[in-house]
Amino acid sequence: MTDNDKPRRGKPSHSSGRSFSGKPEGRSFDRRDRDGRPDDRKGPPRKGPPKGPRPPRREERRPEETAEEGARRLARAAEEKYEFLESKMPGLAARRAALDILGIMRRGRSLDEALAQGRSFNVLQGPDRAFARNMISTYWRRRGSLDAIIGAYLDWPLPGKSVEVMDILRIAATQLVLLDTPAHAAVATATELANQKQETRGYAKLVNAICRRIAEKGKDQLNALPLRTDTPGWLWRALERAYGPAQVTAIAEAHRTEAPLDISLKPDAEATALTVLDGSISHLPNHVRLSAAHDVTALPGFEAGDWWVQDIAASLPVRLMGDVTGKRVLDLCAAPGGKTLQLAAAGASVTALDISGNRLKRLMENLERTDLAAETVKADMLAWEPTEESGGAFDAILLDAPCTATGTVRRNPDVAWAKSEQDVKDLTNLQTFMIDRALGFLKPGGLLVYCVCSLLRAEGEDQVKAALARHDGLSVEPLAADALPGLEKAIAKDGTIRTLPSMLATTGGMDGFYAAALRKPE
Ligand SMILES: C[S@@+](CC[C@H](N)C(=O)[O-])C[C@H]1O[C@@H](n2cnc3c(N)ncnc32)[C@H](O)[C@@H]1O
Repeated sequence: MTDNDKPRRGKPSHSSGRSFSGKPEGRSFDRRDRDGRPDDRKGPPRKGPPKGPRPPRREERRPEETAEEGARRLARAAEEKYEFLESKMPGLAARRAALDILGIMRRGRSLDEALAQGRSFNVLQGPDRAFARNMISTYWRRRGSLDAIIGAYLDWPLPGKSVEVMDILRIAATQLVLLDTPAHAAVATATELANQKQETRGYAKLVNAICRRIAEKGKDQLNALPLRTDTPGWLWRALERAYGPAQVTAIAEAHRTEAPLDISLKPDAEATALTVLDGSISHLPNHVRLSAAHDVTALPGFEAGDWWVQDIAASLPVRLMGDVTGKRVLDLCAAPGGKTLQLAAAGASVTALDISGNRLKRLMENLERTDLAAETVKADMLAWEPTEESGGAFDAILLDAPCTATGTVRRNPDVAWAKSEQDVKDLTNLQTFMIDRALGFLKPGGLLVYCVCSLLRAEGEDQVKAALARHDGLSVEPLAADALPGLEKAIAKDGTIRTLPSMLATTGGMDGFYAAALRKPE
């Protein structure tokens, strides 16, 4: 690209006249990751120590109203804003919602959390809602490429206070390059969004010019970028070390596609209606795979609680536990409860423990819908102890430890960008403590299944190797090589499970998981 290809930006109307190619204002925005890509996910770096919890926004401060009244008022305001935006330009509200989600995520929230919190998103219905969601998840899936495409048109960093300009460009580039949105609609809505706020108004012309360039050349730029652009450098290197160049390529390709809808069936339930739906596939007993396009709550058997949504890979750790009928099983780090449901449906007497009250609430709702039973405990497993009155040590334990979740990138495309090598270190330390503690809750001769939805060996294979070295007599209880027909590749030589997103590629892949069954000595 020559300099002449790059649109020139006029001075913003609110500028004090200072040159924008000068450093100070731009620096806070120009944080780059190890691969030189703009890394502004968490916004400008803080100066000094964190200032504590964010004070309520002005519109939220109404001491005289109850929380419910406040929520109703804010929902009404979001609806009015929707009407206003749509009257200005059809389709503007969906783009505004996508922009708001990126803003919430910049404050450190995950995509799922931001979608749950975003008022302007939650006011959207039907196709508008699906479109906003698609813009956001497609952006995160192809973040590296889209930021590189935009970066080619910016000679100098945008100032930190105009951080939303970059997000407007991201939403527009996603539509122009990947979603086949008509160029005039993507360009006009981006320009209008920039015009709506004082902080971004001065950049409206720049936004318009860059969007028109991306409409013209963005697809060629995209095709010229290597596959690895959409994987953070630290993760690519770790995967290449673990699985080799061919496999890391296959994983990155799998990460570009949306995951199918995997369902776990209650063994005794009338779930046949699902298995005869068009395009349904079953890879294992009690498993059905459908396309992601289905509305989950409208599928047969949802109301009756005959099944629950669970990636096929996430269903494997419980399959490692063998026959649990009548056994006392402790499900550690249990919420929102996919594995609790599997254990309860298989006839175990389950205690499900989690530190998060909100997530446990979802677990209880899942138990209620499926009419399954488990004792629930809200506690930090690093401080909790089973009491003699409640039955003492357990026959079997499942530990689904907190991890980088790098195995779930197809479903949560933001996780790869939200995590760092420091997170890996912190999480592996925590997992080590958790394994040792879990072994203390287990009867002699009992089984501990340790699992993580991570692609990183540090959180899986290495973690178990270290546990075997720390605990005399602890051994791997190997899964038979033919225990998972059709998924033989997922069973490692030592009888542990390692799945990769590139497995089952012809029907939509699977999450990356590691699981090992460890037998405690008598
Ligand atoms: C990978 S998720 C569990 C998923 C769950 N097993 C399932 O199948 O639906 C990890 C869980 O660990 C919980 N957690 C994190 N630290 C914990 C702790 N110290 N004690 C108990 N639970 C913890 C989190 O709240 C989170 O729900």
